[in-house]
Amino acid sequence: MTTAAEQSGLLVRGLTTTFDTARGTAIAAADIDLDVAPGEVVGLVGESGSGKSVTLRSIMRLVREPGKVRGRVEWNGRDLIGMPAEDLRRLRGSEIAMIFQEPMTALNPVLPVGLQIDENLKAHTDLGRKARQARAIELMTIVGIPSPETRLKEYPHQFSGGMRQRAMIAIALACSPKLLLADEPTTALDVTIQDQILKLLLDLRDRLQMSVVLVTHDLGVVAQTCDRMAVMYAGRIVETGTVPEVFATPHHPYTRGLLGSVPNADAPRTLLRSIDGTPPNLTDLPAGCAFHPRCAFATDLCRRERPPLETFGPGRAAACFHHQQVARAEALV
Ligand SMILES: Nc1ncnc2c1ncn2[C@@H]1O[C@H](COP(=O)(O)OP(=O)(O)OP(=O)(O)O)[C@@H](O)[C@H]1O
Ligand code: NI
Repeated sequence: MTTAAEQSGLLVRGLTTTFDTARGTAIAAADIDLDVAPGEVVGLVGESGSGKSVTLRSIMRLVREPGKVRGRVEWNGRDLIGMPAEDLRRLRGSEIAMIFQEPMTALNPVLPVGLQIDENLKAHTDLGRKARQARAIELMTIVGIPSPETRLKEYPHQFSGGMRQRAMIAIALACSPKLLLADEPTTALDVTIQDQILKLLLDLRDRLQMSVVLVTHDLGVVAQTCDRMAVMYAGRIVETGTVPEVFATPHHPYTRGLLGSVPNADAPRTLLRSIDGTPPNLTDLPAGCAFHPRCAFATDLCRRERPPLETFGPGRAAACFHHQQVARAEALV
């Protein structure tokens, strides 16, 4: 039994999100287990459509109809799934913040950026007007927006893409969150800005003991930023482990494919490799292991039965019947 006192950080168990569509039920996130300790950064990777954003949105209870979410999500021992909507709203934007993939969807187009920061500060802190303004300027400075005094008065459309992303991050971080769910926070930004923002995240992680779930396509970002990683395929986590361990010895053929035959954690910007074949249709998954049609290691067993996520070391797990063989195998290409 875990008690609230023992369990600090984020705990996700059996999180499953389905969408009823005309073509059947799509299982976008299936039986997700995830732990993020205070001060820990966990990377979530996988190809487009593997369920990364749905997982983040499900944790925050931001999935809309026709989506259905089941499972357990606890933050510092508090149940986020069962909690009254009003309590959850209070947690969002105070203890918990989210950075979305597309900044425009998170920014209010009719309010100046400074006012949006101010509203968050007003809602979630006891700061007076002067102190809030000082804090807003400080946040704009931290995320690297020049002339913050002037820019606070401007609207989102007056910001360039990169500045908008920074503004969204300033708004998200306006309340010193303890948990940050970041969905590709630096995608589409140039490398210098990416590095600054990632540095800021790590800085806040250190200062606030903030827990972070970071969705990214960029292995360089994972290598530089994350402590642990979880690899998703067709809505499921298929491998987890510390970043050095997964990079050095991937145990799932899909992870192996993503990392490439010679994973190089030192390469500053290495995008996930695209692997042969296409991801399965979520309303009509292959029998057995969803990855088997694309897998060089597949056997009859894989075509028949779905491999469970098997723990094989501290914090290490893989959903593959042949993971020991995969880990030992020579490079395929
Ligand atoms: N509102 C919805 N209705 C039906 N299906 C949905 C809905 N939202 C998401 N899905 C399904 O969930 C799957 C996972 O989507 P998700 O956005 O989580 O992928 P992702 O891993 O974040 O991909 P990307 O890297 O492109 O952002 C999609 O393939 C889609 O089929
Ligand atoms: Ni996404």
